[in-house]
Amino acid sequence: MYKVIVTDPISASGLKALTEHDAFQVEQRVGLEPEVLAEVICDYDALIVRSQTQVTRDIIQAADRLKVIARAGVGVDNIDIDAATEKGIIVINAPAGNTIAATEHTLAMMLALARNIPQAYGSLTSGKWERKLFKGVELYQKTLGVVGMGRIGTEVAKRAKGFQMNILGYDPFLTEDRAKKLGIIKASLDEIAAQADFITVHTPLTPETRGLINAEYFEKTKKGVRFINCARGGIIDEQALVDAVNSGQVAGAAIDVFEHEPPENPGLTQNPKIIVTPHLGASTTEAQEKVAESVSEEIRDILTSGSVQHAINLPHISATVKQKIKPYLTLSEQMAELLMQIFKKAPKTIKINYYGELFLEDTGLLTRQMIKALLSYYLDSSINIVNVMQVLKAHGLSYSVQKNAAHKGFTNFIELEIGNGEDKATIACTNLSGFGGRIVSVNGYRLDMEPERYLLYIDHMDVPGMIGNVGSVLGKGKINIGSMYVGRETIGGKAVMVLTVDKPVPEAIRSDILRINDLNDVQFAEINIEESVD
Ligand SMILES: NC(=O)C1=CN([C@@H]2O[C@H](COP(=O)(O)OP(=O)(O)OC[C@H]3O[C@@H](n4cnc5c(N)ncnc54)[C@H](O)[C@@H]3O)[C@@H](O)[C@H]2O)C=CC1
Ligand SMILES: O=C(O)CCC(=O)C(=O)O
Repeated sequence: MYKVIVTDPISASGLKALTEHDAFQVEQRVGLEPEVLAEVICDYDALIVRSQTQVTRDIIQAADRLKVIARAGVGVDNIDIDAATEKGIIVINAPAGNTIAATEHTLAMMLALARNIPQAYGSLTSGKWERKLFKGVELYQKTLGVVGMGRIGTEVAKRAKGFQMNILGYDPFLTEDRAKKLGIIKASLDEIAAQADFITVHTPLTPETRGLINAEYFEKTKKGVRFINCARGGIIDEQALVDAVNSGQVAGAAIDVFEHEPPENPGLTQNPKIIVTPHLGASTTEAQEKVAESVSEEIRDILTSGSVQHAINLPHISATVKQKIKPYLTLSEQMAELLMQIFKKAPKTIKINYYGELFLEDTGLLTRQMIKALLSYYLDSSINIVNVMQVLKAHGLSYSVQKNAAHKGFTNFIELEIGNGEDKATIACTNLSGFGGRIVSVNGYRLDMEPERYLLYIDHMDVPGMIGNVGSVLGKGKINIGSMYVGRETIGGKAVMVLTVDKPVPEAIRSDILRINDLNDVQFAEINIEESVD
C-alpha cells in the first residue's frame, strides 16, 4: 500500500486516480506545522502540495520512504529541489493545468488596473459616489510588454491581441519566427522599457529573474507605465515598485504574488495605486481539478510502473524518445551490473559510447541507468536515476559520453568502459530486432549472449578440455548450466567463456573452478532481470 499525504487544499475530485485505486491510501492533512510534517513524513511514499507548504531540506531529510514530491501547479520554488535530488526523490509538477486560469487572472488584473475597478468598488461599497476619481485608460492600441513568453506569457499575448494591443515579447527562447507566427514583436527588456504602456511578467523566480524589474529598470520605463505580476513575488522588486509608484514614474501595478506570502509590505498592499489579490492566479475550479488530476495520475504511474512525465529533477524525455530507447533501458543496466561484477574494483573513469541510430537520440536516461548500476555495486542502494549524478560528483568521479553514427555491425550499439587507472574493462550490447537484447562483447571478446540472472564469467586459455573441466566442477556442485557463450582472440590464445547457470554459484565451487589449469579468472555475477524504468 502506497501512502500519500496532501498538505495544501487540493481538489478532492481531482485526486480520484489515487483515492479510487486499491494500492493507494490518501490522507489530506492541510495546514500542518513544518515541525509536525517533518515528524510524520517518514510514513509516506508521496507528498502533494500547492504553494503554501514549504518543503524544506529538514522535511526532505526526514522523508526516508518518500519517492515523489508533487506540486499541484507550476512553480516549485517552495520545494528544496537539491535536497530532494540528493535524497533520490522525484519532484514533479503539473505544468499546464493552471495556464488558462493564470492567463485569465492576468488579463482580469490588467483590466482592473486600467479601469480602477477594485478602488471604485471599495469607494462605492463604502457609500461614496466618486466618478471623477476613477477615470481609467484603454488597452486599445497600447503597447504591452510580456516578459517571459512561456505557456502563460504566450496565452496572455494571444488574448491581449484581441484588445488590439501591440505586443512586445521578451524571452531568451523567443525566436523571430515564433514571434512572427504569434503576431508580436521580439524585443529586449530595454526596448520594452522604452515603449510599453503595460508590462506583465511571466518568468519563474530564479537567481537571474529575482529583481529583474528593479529601481534601475523603472528609470528606463515610460512615465506612467503600469505593471502586472501574476508570476512570482520577487521578480519585481517590491520596495522599488512602491517607490516608483509613489514618485509617479509608474502609474499603477496589479500584483497577485509576493516576496513573502502573506505580504509584509503595507506600502504595497495599502497603496491606492496598487491593486492586489492573494495569489489567486490558479484559483479556479477547473484549474484545481486539472492540476490535481495531473499529479495524482502521475504519482500513480511513477509508483506502479516507474513512468515519469513531468519531473523537475530528471532529464525530460519525450514519449517518442522513450519508445526508441526502451529496449536499452534494462539491457544497459544489466550490462553495467555484469561489468562491475567482473571488474570488481571501484571505477575512476567511466566512458560510454553510443553507436548507430542511438547517435540521434536523447540517451541521458540510458547513461544514468548505467552509472547507477556501476555505483550501486559499492555504494548504498539508495542511488537511483534521480540522484545518480549528484552521487557521482560527490565521489569526485566523472564520465564521458561519445556518440558516433557508425553502425559497428549493428543498427545500435552501446559500449561501456570502466577503468581504475591501472586496469580497464569493457562491455557492449545491442538490441536485435525480433530477438531482444544481447551482450555482444566483454573485454573485447565477441559474444552473442542473452542476459540471464546468474552468470559465470571465466577468463581462460583456449585449450582442449576447458569446457568439460568447468562443466564437471559445476556438475559435482549440482549447478545446471543453461547456456554457454565463448569468445576467443586466436586459436589456442586467450578466451572468455560466459555461462548462464540456474542458481547462485557458492564461493567454494568458484575456488574449485579457479584451480583448473590454464584458467585465469572466474567471477560469479547476479544481474537484475526485472524490467526497469518504463
Ligand atoms: N499566480 C499564480 O497562481 C500562478 C503563477 N504561475 C507562475 O507563472 C510563471 C510562468 O509560468 P509558465 O508560463 O507556466 O512557465 P513556463 O516555464 O512555460 O514559462 C516561463 C518562461 O520564462 C522564460 N524565462 C526564464 N528566464 C527568463 C528571463 N530571465 N527573462 C525572460 N524570460 C525568462 C522561460 O524561457 C520560459 O519561456 C511561473 O513563475 C509560475 O510559477 C503559474 C501558474 C499560476
Ligand atoms: O496552487 C496555487 O494556487 C498557486 C499556483 C502557482 O503559483 C503555480 O502554479 O506556480
